[in-house]
Amino acid sequence: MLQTGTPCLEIEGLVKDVGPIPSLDGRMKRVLAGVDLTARAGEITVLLGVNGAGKTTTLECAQGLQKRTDGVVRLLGQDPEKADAELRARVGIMLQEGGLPPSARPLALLRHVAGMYADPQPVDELAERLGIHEFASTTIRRLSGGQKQRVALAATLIGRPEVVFLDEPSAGLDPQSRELVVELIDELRREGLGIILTTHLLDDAERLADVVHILDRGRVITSGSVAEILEGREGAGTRLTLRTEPGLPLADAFAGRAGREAITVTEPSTGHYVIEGELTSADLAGIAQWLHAHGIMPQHLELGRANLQDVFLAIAAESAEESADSDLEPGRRGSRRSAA
Ligand SMILES: Nc1ncnc2c1ncn2[C@@H]1O[C@H](COP(=O)(O)OP(=O)(O)OP(=O)(O)O)[C@@H](O)[C@H]1O
Repeated sequence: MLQTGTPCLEIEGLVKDVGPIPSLDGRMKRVLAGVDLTARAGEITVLLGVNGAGKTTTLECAQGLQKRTDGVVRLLGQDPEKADAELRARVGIMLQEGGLPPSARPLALLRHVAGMYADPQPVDELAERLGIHEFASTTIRRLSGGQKQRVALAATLIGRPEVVFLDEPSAGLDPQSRELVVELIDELRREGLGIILTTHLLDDAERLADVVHILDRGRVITSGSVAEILEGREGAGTRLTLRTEPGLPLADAFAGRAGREAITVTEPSTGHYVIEGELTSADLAGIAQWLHAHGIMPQHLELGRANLQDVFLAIAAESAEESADSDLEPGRRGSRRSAA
């Protein structure tokens, strides 16, 4: 097992072209345009990005399942495209679709997989842990998506890998199974495994991630711990959200008050207001007085801090806007921030 903090995956300038693509007049499509990232043992590295951002392609190039067009990838210090049996045995891969044989039965399949390793985990213990015993002898084709997901995760872990790749491990799981999977992943980190995962579930990402990389159109545009990413966001700080009648000039509550110029008031959807900045109790009193003076009682009022979901949605909206711009005017792209 690697020492905690040692790089287990290093990616530099990873480029992947696919094609030729008929809709591009037979040209190649660049799906990764220079991805850089490092994942370390004893840490959970999370890749986030909207659909099509390049997360799965990055993972598959890192695993040696897809050949890269350019760049350097070192998995446990070796080029994954030249992986030998010894390297493969140290890596666990859970693919998005699971890749499980439909006619196999979960427990028999796990015993078969365990037989391929010199020192596998005890099958029954792992199956118990993931609640697989409940459907141990049902054929895989008859399992629900969440049940297949748990079998796939068990198969990934059975050989005691040092690095695991998990592509959306909690997708499609009910809340209880999702909790099980989150706890298991957390435990794997404590055991010192290097874990690289993708997810669309941002609260899981926020709970688990040591380092987050946000991908957008084949590039890493933001990296860092969740705290660093939140700090790097313009306007991050306290936020007050309220729901009430639409079109109110709520910014008037701060007008003329010295030092409150940095506070922003937006109405992202009808009647839903977001007030952001380093809000003080005087600001809260100001808003309450303004609402009172106008005879308005909000239906909902909440004080909190921006979270990963807010940052992600803002980045996704920015990206969609830039894509629309670049469709109209090729070559026009805004600069992006990085918290790392
Ligand atoms: N062989 C291929 N031919 C054409 N396009 C491809 C090919 N492989 C990947 N792509 C495109 O590359 C982009 C990145 O795909 P990828 O699956 O890596 O994204 P992702 O971030 O994992 O998305 P999701 O969240 O939907 O799983 C997508 O636009 C996808 O359609």
